Amino acid sequence: MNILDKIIADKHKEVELKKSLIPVSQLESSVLFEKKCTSLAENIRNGSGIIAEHKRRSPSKSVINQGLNVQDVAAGYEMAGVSGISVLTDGKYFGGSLEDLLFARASVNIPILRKEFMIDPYQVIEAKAYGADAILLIAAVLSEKQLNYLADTAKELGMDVLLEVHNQDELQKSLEVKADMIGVNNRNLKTFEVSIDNSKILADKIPDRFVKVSESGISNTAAIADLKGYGYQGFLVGENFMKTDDPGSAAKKFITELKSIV
Ligand SMILES: O=C(O)c1ccccc1NCC(=O)[C@H](O)[C@H](O)COP(=O)(O)O
Repeated sequence: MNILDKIIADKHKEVELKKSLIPVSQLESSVLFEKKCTSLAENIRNGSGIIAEHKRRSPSKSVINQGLNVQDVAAGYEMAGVSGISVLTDGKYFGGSLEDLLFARASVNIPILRKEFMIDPYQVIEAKAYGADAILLIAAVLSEKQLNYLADTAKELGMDVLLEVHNQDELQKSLEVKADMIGVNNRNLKTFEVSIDNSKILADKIPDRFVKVSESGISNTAAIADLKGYGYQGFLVGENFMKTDDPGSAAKKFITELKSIV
């Protein structure tokens, strides 16, 4: 079993438990469930394009930064001028939680992506109830039917969908899904190998109706200038900001430098 298989096996157990404890009707009665979402895709098109991630730890890097307050991180990112914030809500492998999403929501007005291993529409409803504007779907772990069903659920709730692929087969089964953004993950989630070239290889196979997002392993502005040449407008950056004492300041410096070179 690779790490992705383990995460998904655990996720099935977690979601079944949650469904038995908190009914959908309770999620739907959340005040945030009524909140109108802000489009992450639109913000990417009209802004810096940076989606900055709140990421305490990960299977590939172990601990990145456990000592920060999610509200401070989110507020710092917003001040820095990012287009959106990605909040990891998986507890076991990333040290995140739905409370992180809630606290981030309370701190900022810009779009928030719930970064989670989505396998069930229950989690999409949960994302909306905790204030997310967008969800992530990972093609590597979902069938075409599941992708369609989960994306349709998100769209019905007014959320944007970032559909993540790592190779051409995953991209192929994603093309008819009602996603707003296609994200190419530069990290192979089974081996953890990272290569920005992955985004370059898949770039011209992604139709223009999708906002193109490059994800993972982005550690300098030159990489972004390069990826923009391949049509990418969105850039998901986690560790590069989170490994510092002040991720908001790191993002601000990064965006200022980016503006001076592109
Ligand atoms: O980051 C990991 O180790 C990882 C392992 C298994 C599944 C998913 C994983 N990461 C999720 C992500 O996609 C990244 O957190 C995100 O793209 C930011 O990446 P980075 O800038 O390299 O922190």
